[in-house]
Amino acid sequence: MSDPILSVEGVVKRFAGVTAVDGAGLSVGAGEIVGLIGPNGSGKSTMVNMVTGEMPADSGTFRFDGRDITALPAWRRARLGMARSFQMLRLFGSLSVEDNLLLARHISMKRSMWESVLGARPAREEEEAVRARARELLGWFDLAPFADRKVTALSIGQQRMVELARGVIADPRLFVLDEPAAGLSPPNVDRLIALIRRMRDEFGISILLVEHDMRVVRDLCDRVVVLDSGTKIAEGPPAAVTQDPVVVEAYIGRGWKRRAQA
Ligand SMILES: Nc1ncnc2c1ncn2[C@@H]1O[C@H](COP(=O)(O)OP(=O)(O)OP(=O)(O)O)[C@@H](O)[C@H]1O
Repeated sequence: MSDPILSVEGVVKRFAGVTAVDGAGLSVGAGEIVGLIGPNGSGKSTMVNMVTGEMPADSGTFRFDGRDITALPAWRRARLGMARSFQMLRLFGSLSVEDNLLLARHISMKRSMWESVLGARPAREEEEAVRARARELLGWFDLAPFADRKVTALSIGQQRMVELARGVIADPRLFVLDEPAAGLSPPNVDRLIALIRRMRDEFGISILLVEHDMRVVRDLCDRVVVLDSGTKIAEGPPAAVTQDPVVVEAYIGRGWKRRAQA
């Protein structure tokens, strides 16, 4: 088997009085979709924030594509090919949908934000190629009719698609998705599942997915890692893991049944 694209070992993160992540690790193979699940407060967000470099770990090792990235800040991990989406969307609301994509691409290509927004200095051919790619992706994500609309004029479901398109335009090797199904209607969850699978199949993007919606986890993930109190308590195919008594026990009283049936 080839080396994993992401490999995380022995990670510890303490906040005052709380050990949020307590020696957990995980890996994502090339082309794999891995789910990170666990009850509320089990350390999932803290873990992904350390994977993307937004938060430093107290200890542990992070390797990306065979390279030790433990000491690298978020922007350098992004340039190596790591993208992420946020549960609370972080789009530029006053910009158009297309400009959000152009900006994301320019940032990933090392241009300054102001050059990108004001259109100063970028080489014309490069600018046109980026614009063509943005239009292509807007079509791919069914966003073409909204290209010139301000992001804030879109529904939450459409804004989530913009967030995904914005990640994909940077050509990531790994896309970390933080609760992409949050707030979506069931038909939009179906579309999301299909699109994430296509992102992997057509663009070869490996995916680490934090998700509470068990339907998304079951339908999409090749493998699931379960955290509880900052430790890994189970790992394996979604069908087996969600039946594991240790996992069920961890969730009892914390909404497991409601989520498992969703
Ligand atoms: N910045 C912080 N300061 C102090 N404690 C924190 C901080 N961030 C997280 N924690 C604590 O760390 C633990 C893990 O939190 P985390 O948000 O990573 O869990 P989670 O699994 O993502 O939860 P949820 O499913 O509710 O999003 C919790 O006890 C939380 O209160």
